[in-house]
Amino acid sequence: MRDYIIKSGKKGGVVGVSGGIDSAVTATLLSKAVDNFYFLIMPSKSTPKEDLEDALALTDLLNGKDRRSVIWIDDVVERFSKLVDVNDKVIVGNVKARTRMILLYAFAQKLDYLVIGTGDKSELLLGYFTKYGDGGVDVLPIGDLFKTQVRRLGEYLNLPKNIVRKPSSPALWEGQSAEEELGVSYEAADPILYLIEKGKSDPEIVDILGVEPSLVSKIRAMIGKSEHKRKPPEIFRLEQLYSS
Ligand SMILES: Nc1ncnc2c1ncn2[C@@H]1O[C@H](COP(=O)(O)OP(=O)(O)OC[C@H]2O[C@@H]([n+]3cccc(C(=O)O)c3)[C@H](O)[C@@H]2O)[C@@H](O)[C@H]1O
Ligand SMILES: Nc1ncnc2c1ncn2[C@@H]1O[C@H](COP(=O)(O)OP(=O)(O)OP(=O)(O)O)[C@@H](O)[C@H]1O
Ligand SMILES: [Mg+2]
Repeated sequence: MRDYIIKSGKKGGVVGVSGGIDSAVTATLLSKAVDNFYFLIMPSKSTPKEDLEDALALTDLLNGKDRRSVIWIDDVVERFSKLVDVNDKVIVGNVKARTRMILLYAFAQKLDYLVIGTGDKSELLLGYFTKYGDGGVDVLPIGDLFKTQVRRLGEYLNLPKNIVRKPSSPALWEGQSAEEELGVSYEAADPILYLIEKGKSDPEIVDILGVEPSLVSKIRAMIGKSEHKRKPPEIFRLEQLYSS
């Protein structure tokens, strides 16, 4: 992170801190890597009270009292929802994630910092993030670590037990649980993702892990369906248009 920030010509990094494990690990590593860091805590109505308390306690621990802002996002999100005339929880949830992204970029530019992303390998491969929301960042320092590894790294870094043990949730709506929405636990998904990345076939994975074939095909389908989220937008090449 330090090398990347120096090479980018920027002065530091800003990260959104939710009270969850991914941002806790990322914020901790950032605070160890560079002197110039800033934390944004951006609760909404759907943010559990403990998450806000845990985010405040963590940023205290990281000497972030004078380098953090707490910004409630509900008025902005409600304005967008009214303009679009929606109250679908997924659509409004994605507006929340994108509102946070806009705030992070505005702070980053004001401070001459980069936006440090918190996505982990499991979420990135499964497409479990909002395109241009929490997916809209400058770098992904823990993007090559599976969720189960991030949790272990959190333990190693001695992060508060509340955070290390907390079940993952985007908290985009009340009661949201990542594993319920995904329909699979990270403990079960991570070894499958690992073997898919290693190029193993479905029958090989079923054989190695002793899991249901339907679970492996479901996970492979999730990776395929979310490919567009991991790539820059496709440019339609003129030569292709003329030749077709
Ligand atoms: N083939 C394709 N090529 C190019 N673009 C394509 C596309 N298919 C869809 N799209 C675009 O992608 C959009 C759908 O993607 P997106 O807007 O992300 O929306 P979507 O994937 O429907 O929702 C985001 C999911 O991520 C979860 N999430 C969000 C935020 C944080 C976390 C977390 O873990 O903290 C999790 C959230 O709970 C929800 O399940 C479509 O509306 C369309 O604009
Ligand atoms: N209330 C919030 N305040 C600040 N940033 C937030 C908030 N909610 C989400 N974010 C940002 O969006 C990212 C994506 O949320 P996500 O829930 O995937 O991560 P997490 O809460 O750190 O860990 P977990 O996936 O285990 O819940 C967060 O890591 C954080 O950077
Ligand atoms: Mg979370």
